[in-house]
Amino acid sequence: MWRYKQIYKVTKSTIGPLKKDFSTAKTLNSEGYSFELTDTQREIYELAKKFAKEEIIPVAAHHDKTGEYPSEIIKKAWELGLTNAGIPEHCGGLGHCTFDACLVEDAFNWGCAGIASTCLTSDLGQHPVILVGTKEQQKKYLGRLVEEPLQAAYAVTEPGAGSDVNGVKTKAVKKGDEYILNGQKMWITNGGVANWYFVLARTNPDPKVGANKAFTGFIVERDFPGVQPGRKEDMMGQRASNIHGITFEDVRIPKENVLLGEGAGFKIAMLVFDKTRPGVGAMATGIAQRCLDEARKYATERKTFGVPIIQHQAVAFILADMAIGIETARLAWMKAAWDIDHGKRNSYMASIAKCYGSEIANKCATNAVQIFGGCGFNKEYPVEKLMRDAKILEIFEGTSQIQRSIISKLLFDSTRDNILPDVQL
Ligand SMILES: CCCCCCCC(=O)SCCNC(=O)CCNC(=O)[C@H](O)C(C)(C)COP(=O)(O)OP(=O)(O)OC[C@H]1O[C@@H](n2cnc3c(N)ncnc32)[C@H](O)[C@@H]1OP(=O)(O)O
Repeated sequence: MWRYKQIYKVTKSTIGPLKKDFSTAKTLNSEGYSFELTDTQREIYELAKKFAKEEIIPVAAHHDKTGEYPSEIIKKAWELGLTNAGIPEHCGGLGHCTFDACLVEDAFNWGCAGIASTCLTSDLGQHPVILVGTKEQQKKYLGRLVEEPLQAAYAVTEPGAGSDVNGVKTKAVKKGDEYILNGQKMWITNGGVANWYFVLARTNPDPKVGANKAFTGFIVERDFPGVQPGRKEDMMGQRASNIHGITFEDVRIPKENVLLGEGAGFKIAMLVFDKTRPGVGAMATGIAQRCLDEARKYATERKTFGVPIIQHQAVAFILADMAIGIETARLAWMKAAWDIDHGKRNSYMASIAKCYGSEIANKCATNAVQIFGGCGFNKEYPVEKLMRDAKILEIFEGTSQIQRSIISKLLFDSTRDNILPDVQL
């Protein structure tokens, strides 16, 4: 914990050594699996967990109740180098691998999924630029997120296109050196506060043209005239998360803001999920772990029939099932992240980690409420919030049904064999 003490005095001057230490640490193990975190990974995880304990948990109930944007927490997390994990070093970032970014997701979501989502979902908007942006685009748009605690957002979903990305109706028409963007996006995390957005728009109006060529990915600045975020949505859970719709009306985008090239948008949007779905598995694991920690503590204190309820096998077995789910969900996100960090195509494993983790989080939350009994249904206790926060994991970044559809497609389509793991244990 020495490093935490050293850097916790949040000053700009302490960020230098922190960046240097984290970025030079090569955490990839080319010799195969290791179930041991490196010293640097342990430090990242411990720092994030301590931050969750000391900074996030004390204000989580307030932000859940009010839906207030946690700007102070975001600023502190940014100053400590706990946000913007994947921004490359040439833009001033830490250049963390997916695995290390997931460690922070796991720890922050243990604290509060709503605040975690606000602090960390900028990564989803950044990834198209990290993966395929030119050096100039990266410097300009990722660089500013390192300079200031600004946010990016991933704007793909629309009122009529959630699971079916191919149904996106927002369109961009080329006019000289610009594209004119019109349309509407919905349920955009950080939609109301982002400095810039990754926007997927149809650039080929011919309905016969496949997803693979019909869409283009753009970087759209919040300040471009015609960009209008709507009201903040009033959600069931993750209420500190900043969810807005956005309208684009005759927005002029310079052609320099096209990512990769016209027609490449759909693939970019999909590639991003290979990087970020392990992170949803990690979020889920963090929430599930918190459910177990709260339920175990309560079961040790609460007595019925003269003994703590943990001594009733009916309760102890529920806790054991929670532990089984959490350990396996954590291994799943670790495998999915390890794969992509080692240059392996991980769509199959990313979907498994996302789908399995989010269902475990929901099971653990329901079980935690059950163990708390009547208190579990009461807002003065922490577990009803965990149940509300967990639900969206089965919906965003591709529903559980979409994940099963991806996994089964990969299992049955022999032309996609290269996506399946090369070693069948
Ligand atoms: C992170 C915490 C906060 C999160 C905030 C929440 C933000 C969000 O929720 S973001 C929005 C979430 N939305 C989704 O996840 C969308 C879910 N839908 C999908 O993933 C896709 O639409 C999906 C898989 C159903 C596509 O199905 P379909 O339209 O049948 O396309 P499909 O035929 O599989 O693929 C089309 C092409 O893309 C390619 N492709 C598909 N997946 C990938 C991939 N992972 N990598 C590269 N290429 C890919 C295919 O190979 C195919 O190319 P080709 O024609 O050359 O063979």
